[in-house]
Amino acid sequence: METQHPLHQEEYRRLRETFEEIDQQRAGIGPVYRGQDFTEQLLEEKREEKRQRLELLAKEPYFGRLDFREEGKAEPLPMYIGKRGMDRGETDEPYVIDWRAPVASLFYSFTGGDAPVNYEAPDGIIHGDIHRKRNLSIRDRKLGRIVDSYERGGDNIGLNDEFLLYKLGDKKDNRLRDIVSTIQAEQDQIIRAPRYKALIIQGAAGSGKTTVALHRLAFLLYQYQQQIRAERMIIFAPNTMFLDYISGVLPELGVGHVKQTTFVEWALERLNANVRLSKDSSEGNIWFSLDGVRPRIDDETPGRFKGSLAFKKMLDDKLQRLEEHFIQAQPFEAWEGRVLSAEMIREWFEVEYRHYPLAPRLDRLNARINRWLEMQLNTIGDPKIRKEKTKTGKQRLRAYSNKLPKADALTFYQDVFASGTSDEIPKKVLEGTRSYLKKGFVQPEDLTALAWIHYVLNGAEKLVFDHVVVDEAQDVSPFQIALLNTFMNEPSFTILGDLAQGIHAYRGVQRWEEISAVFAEEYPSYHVLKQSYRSTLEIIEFANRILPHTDTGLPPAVPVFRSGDPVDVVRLNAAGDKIPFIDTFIRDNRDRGMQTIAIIGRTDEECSSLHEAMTKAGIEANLISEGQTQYRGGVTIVPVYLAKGLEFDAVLIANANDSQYALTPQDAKLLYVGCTRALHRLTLIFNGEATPLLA
Ligand SMILES: Nc1ncnc2c1ncn2[C@@H]1O[C@H](COP(=O)(O)OP(=O)(O)OP(=O)(O)O)[C@@H](O)[C@H]1O
Repeated sequence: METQHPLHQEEYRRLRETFEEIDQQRAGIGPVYRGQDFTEQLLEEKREEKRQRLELLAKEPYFGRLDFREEGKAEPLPMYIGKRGMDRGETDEPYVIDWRAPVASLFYSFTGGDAPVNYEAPDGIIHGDIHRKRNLSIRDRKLGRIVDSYERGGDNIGLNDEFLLYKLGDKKDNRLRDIVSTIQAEQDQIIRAPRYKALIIQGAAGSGKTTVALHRLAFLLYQYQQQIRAERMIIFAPNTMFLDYISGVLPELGVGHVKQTTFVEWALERLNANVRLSKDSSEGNIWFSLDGVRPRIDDETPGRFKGSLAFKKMLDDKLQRLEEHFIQAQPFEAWEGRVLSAEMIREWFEVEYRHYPLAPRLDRLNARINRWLEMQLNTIGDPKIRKEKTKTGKQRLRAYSNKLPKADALTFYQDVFASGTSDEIPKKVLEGTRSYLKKGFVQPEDLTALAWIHYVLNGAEKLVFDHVVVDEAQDVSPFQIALLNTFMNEPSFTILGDLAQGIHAYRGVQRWEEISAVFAEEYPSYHVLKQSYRSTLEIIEFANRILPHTDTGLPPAVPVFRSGDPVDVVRLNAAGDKIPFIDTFIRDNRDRGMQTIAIIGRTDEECSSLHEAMTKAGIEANLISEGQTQYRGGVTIVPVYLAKGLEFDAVLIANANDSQYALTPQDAKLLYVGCTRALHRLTLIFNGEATPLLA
């Protein structure tokens, strides 16, 4: 038995001691201070931080142990690594090491072998060798599994993955989890990359992109404690339901206050919601419906054109011209004979306020003319006349101000399209956009340009990011990234995505170079994550067969050797067999311990009718539709385009026939997304002909 092994007894002892230490330190913090004394309040903040840290430690003090012998020392010393660090109360010796500390990098970068290792400490490189790497799982104050993945001089073959496989075999609930105990070397490199970089990560489905990005934030906050603030970090994700799904990870890592948003939400905030989004902008209807012709995607597709740096350049030229000829200054006559000259007005606007962006410049000009008017009025001694002139002067000033041009993003944008020619803007983009702009609406694809124009006209209103994460970045445009980059003193980005999942190619990128082109040469750093952790070997190999049809030229994902059930592709004899099949599928998977089960349909309509039929048959499930803000777990019915980013223990692709998934790159990406959502079990059903993508 494990408990009898002397080394394991040592672990029991150490854990007991650790809890004693934690309990002692917690008891020593003292009661919460609620008084008014400022110094005490500051001290209380520190105490509260310690309370929270110890609380986290008390749940799971550590997960790893690394025995490291520093060069020049006789013996290796064990280091215990946890989600948060802790010193021993009496001696101030490090007792549990924070996983983000430089020395802890050894735990992640070490992949076996007896060769010397080193890590970068604040005072320089430290050399040494590793004698043991051990994973420990602790739950409810009890020691569970102990796995040694390396022992110096031992037979280490095949040990490396055991703890990882054990973790990956877990069933999932409705939240993404932290992976501190099993971060892999290639992921660790990204997490610990220097701050001022634009990291661009192409990662296979399930390679841990989202997870890695969140861990990177925790690392940056630790490493650059004095320079980076959580409130000035921001995560952009595709939709609010996805944000809900990932919302558990940062608190688990002890990180709060990082802003998490969608680009649309953020852009509308920038514009003070001064624009109205068109109601029929539903992507499900336009791009993922099977009705009518599926629009072809090229550089003249509205979203692609409006997200391009060429469009930005065009706007910049126009904005510059706007500034040059913004006002044709007219004299302002407050009343008969009392005139503020055009030269004076021009001088104020073009010379004195030159350094302000247009909108505040205009405000200042208006305020200055107003002050001038007040001064003129003050020279009038007779109160009756002054009253009369005040009335005339104010009226005329209002009229004068109204005639000044407006420095407003929407007005400018409307004008770009109203006066634009097909030499500048592709004809179909021009016409389509004009028609809805005239009705006073905009589409999501217009928001980047609008937010950019708003920024040029108004300035940055103190918005500064310390770090920006863009998840699912294949769906994001270069213009969006350029806009975000404006709010940083120096680029500090983690941009992650998978071109093979680029189902929003009508507004996203087709090559990562489109994004790196935004940055000066020294910033972009391109990484590839090929290994996929989410799914079993069988599922990954199955999905890899679809990959070539996506036309992305991406290499197949590399599975971790975690074998499960074969993927089933089942032809149904009659359409009426579907609901009974789904019923059995759900029961069977539940019996086998699967917690999250997804029935993935191709379109919104298909999912709605499935939901209806299932409800009639007494099968309970949550239907996911566009705009949903929460992901509940359990049994879910979801259109494939909304399943991106999520994962489920078992997945059923509800209709894998040739009309739903045709032999096109766009449909291949959809089916690839669908299949790669499954962790443990994947089944596809169809009536009639199976999709040629599986051939
Ligand atoms: N090193 C790791 N140890 C344990 N689990 C991991 C590791 N890396 C990733 N995972 C797990 O793999 C799954 C996929 O991770 P994640 O969702 O972050 O991947 P992704 O690359 O963003 O996927 P997709 O592109 O499909 O959205 C998650 O369940 C995550 O916990």
